[in-house]
This record gives sequence, C-alpha cells and structure tokens, in this order.
Amino acid sequence: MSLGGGAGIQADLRTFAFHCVHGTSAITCITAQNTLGVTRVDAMAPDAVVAQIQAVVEDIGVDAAKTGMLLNQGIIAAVAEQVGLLQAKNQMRNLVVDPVMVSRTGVQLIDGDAVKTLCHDLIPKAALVTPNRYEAQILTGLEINSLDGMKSAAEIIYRDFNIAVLIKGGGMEGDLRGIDIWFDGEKLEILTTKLVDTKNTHGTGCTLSSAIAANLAQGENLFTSVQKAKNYVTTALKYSLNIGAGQGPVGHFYPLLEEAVGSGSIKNNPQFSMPNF
Ligand SMILES: Nc1ncnc2c1ncn2[C@@H]1O[C@H](COP(=O)(O)OP(=O)(O)O)[C@@H](O)[C@H]1O
Ligand SMILES: Cc1ncc(COP(=O)(O)O)c(N)n1
Repeated sequence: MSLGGGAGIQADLRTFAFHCVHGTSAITCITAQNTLGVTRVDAMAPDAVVAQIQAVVEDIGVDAAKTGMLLNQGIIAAVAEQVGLLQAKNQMRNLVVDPVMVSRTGVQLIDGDAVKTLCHDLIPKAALVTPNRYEAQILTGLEINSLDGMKSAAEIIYRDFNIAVLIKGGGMEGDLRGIDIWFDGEKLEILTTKLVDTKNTHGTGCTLSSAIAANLAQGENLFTSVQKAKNYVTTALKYSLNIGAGQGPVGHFYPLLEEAVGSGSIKNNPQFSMPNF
C-alpha cells in the first residue's frame, strides 16, 4: 500500500474500478511514499495478511488476483502457502505475480532470502510473472541492455518457472523504453508502444498487472489481457498527473478527465497531461 496514492493498492483499486471489476485487497505493508520515493515501510504480520486473504476468499470469491509488494520472506511464504491451498480447492484462479523487488531507480527492496522464497514458492504458482528490467536481471542473472537481452531473459524465466512472462521495458533506455516482451513457451511477442515522453511514471507496473488481472477476471485469455492492459497503461501515461516534485502518477480515469475538461466542468489544469486538448 502506498500512501502517496500513485502506486501499490491505491493504483490497483483505481485500475480495477476503471475496468468495472470489484477490487479487494490484502495489505502486506504500509509505505510512507510520495513521488520522490519511499521513506518508511511498516510490515503487516504474515498471519494478518493471511486473515485478509481468507476474509475475501471465504465470502466474496476471487476471479483473478495479483500480488505486488510482498516485502519480506515471512509474508511471501504465508501468501504462497495460502495460494497453494486455495488453488487446490479451485478458489484462486488467474494469479499474476508482479515480483516487486527493485524500484525503478534500481534499488533492491527485498532481501536475498525473500527473493529465494518468491522464486521457489510463489512465482511457479502464477499464470504470469511481470518483472521489470531489474527484476528480470535478478531472476536470470543476466545484465539486460538490449532487445536480445530482454528476449533471452524471457526465455530463461519461462524455462525456470514454466509460466508465461512479460518483461516490462519502462526501465530500458532509448528506443527500448516502453517496449515489453511476452513469452509463453510458444509465442515470443514484442509489445511495442509509442514512448510516452513523461517523467510521471509512478505506478505503471502496478497499473499494468492489475489491468491484466481485471481483464482475466472478465474472461479474456492471458495474451489478450496483456495486450489490452498495455494499451490501458500507455493511455494512462499520456494523461499522467504532474503532481509532486518527483515522478507523478498515471491518470487512471482519463476518459472522465477528458469529459470534465471538454464539458467545461473542470478547467484544463496544467497538472493534467491532456494530449487531446
Ligand atoms: N515512458 C513510457 N512510455 C510508454 N510506456 C511506458 C513508459 N514507462 C513505462 N512504460 C510501460 O509501463 C509498463 C510498466 O513497466 P515498468 O515501468 O518497466 O514497470 P515497473 O513500474 O514495475 O518498473 C510497461 O508496459 C512499460 O513498457
Ligand atoms: C507499495 C508499492 N508497491 C509497488 C510499488 C511499485 O510501483 P511501480 O508500479 O511504479 O513500479 C511501489 N512504489 N509501492
């Protein structure tokens, strides 16, 4: 959970709402965070995380799920155990693991033991894993500086975990920034997009993985879910918010912003990027 509102569960819930699915959450930690970075993290006890998952599953049910910042080995192990138990009862389908391990600036957020548990216990239970450049480097041991490097990483991750993988290129340089690689053991696809030239990219990874989960919940297949989610995050980036002194968040509800500005009910505020106005 991120209290600046741009990433984590707050971005996830906005994304779910935009896609007209009912989002629920299990909070693993509270970050003191803004557009400049994270200044403090307070972890939940693993059994408190498990209780949240059980409360949702036992009453409401889950059509698709995503994980984000799981923070430490105890929480990752507890979540992985729950996922295993629920999958055995067919109560947890369509799991997307966004393996939040490294910030966009390359700073590692979780320790080595936590990475091991994530790899060993959780990622293999997912339908899809969505590492960014630096997370893909940790998962493969490769240094990724090129399209070929991204492709090799996707193939290694598929081989090691036997699940589909999407390597996100927001952290790549030059022409590769914003290009993602999909591999599911059969099809290797380069998902291109027109680079959105903005510094306001806070929450792109969270937004992408929750949009994929939302599409899966609505019955789309995995690859179509990824394609649609990629289009969504690209447009949300075009309407990102220039707030705070660092990287502002993406504009999750861009059609509402367009409508409100178009109808004159709000002024075209310079804090909104408004590509069509
Ligand atoms: N400036 C950009 N222009 C277009 N797409 C971008 C840009 N920055 C990030 N993306 C896209 O946002 C999604 C999230 O990727 P990324 O930012 O690498 O993840 P993370 O937030 O986990 O580091 C990917 O689809 C990536 O290609
Ligand atoms: C609580 C939390 N979870 C995840 C992220 C990653 O954010 P991004 O989507 O920008 O990679 C974050 N900054 N904070």
